[in-house]
Amino acid sequence: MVLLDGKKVSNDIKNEIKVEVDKMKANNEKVPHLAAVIVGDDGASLTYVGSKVRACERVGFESTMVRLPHTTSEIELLHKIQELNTNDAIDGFIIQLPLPPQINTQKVLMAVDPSKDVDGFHPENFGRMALDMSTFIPATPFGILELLERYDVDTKGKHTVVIGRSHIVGRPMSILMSRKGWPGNSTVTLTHSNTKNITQIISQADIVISALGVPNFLKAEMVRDDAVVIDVGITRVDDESAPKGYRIVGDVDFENVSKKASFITPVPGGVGPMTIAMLLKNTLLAREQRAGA
Ligand SMILES: Nc1nc(=O)c2c([nH]1)NC[C@@H]1CN(c3ccc(C(=O)N[C@@H](CCC(=O)O)C(=O)O)cc3)C=[N+]21
Repeated sequence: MVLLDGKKVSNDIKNEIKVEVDKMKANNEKVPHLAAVIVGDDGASLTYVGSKVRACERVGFESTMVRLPHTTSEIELLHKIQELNTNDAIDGFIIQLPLPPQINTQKVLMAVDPSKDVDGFHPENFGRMALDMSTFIPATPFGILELLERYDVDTKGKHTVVIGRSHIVGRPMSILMSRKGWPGNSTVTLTHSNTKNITQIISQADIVISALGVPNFLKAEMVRDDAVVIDVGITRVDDESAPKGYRIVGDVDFENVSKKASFITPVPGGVGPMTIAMLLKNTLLAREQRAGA
């Protein structure tokens, strides 16, 4: 079994990005500037945005955190987005999800200028991805592709089973794994809450990508020998003995599944850190494109 060490690879990527930023600084060029908008004060969301801001500092990016109260109206958020769209100092920005119920997420994501949409959530960018055009690939699927590539995982002709059809992970992942090229060229089955015989389908997978958010969903009996197992689940469970009072658990019963898998991502330290590294990569790309334009 080979551990797909997202913590290590994400550090490698951050170091590579820092080299590029140092070159920009040496040439007196503007460095990438990422903004993150967070509405409300959900603990997990604040933690993630905090990690993104710290990662920016680590590689030498500028960053701005925009905090809005949970009572923010859709119009107010749309105005903030217009401001970020037109602010020339900002190269890319993200709207941290989920948003409070009074705000229509799809409407908000469509208001983001596609050239600053480093999350890759705008329909134009999603469409470009599906058509193999250059674009911002959503950070979590992008991070998974990067892990498969850096560990030289063979995906060609393999049966990839994706569990979960979310717009930010499952759906784009299913498209990316079926694209021409590598990592890709896979035969993909996208499973979800209406899938019949899901355990039977998972048992036929060479590559399993679980983005469900149900702790310990994927058991050793469900996966074939030597399967590649990617765990995108991140659920917080209370644990008084843990320093922060909670633990992060994935969808995969790691202890037992790791005995059968050929490659497997841990949680924490797998896909999560990769998500942050690829957001930085997209932001660097956004800066380079704006500098070239
Ligand atoms: N617009 C938007 N873009 C996102 O990319 C986005 C989002 N909204 N909403 C929420 C999800 C979730 N997400 C994570 C990022 C990093 C870790 C991460 O670094 N996880 C650590 C553990 C961190 C901890 O201790 O909580 C790990 O797995 O090792 C996890 C999850 C980005 N998301």
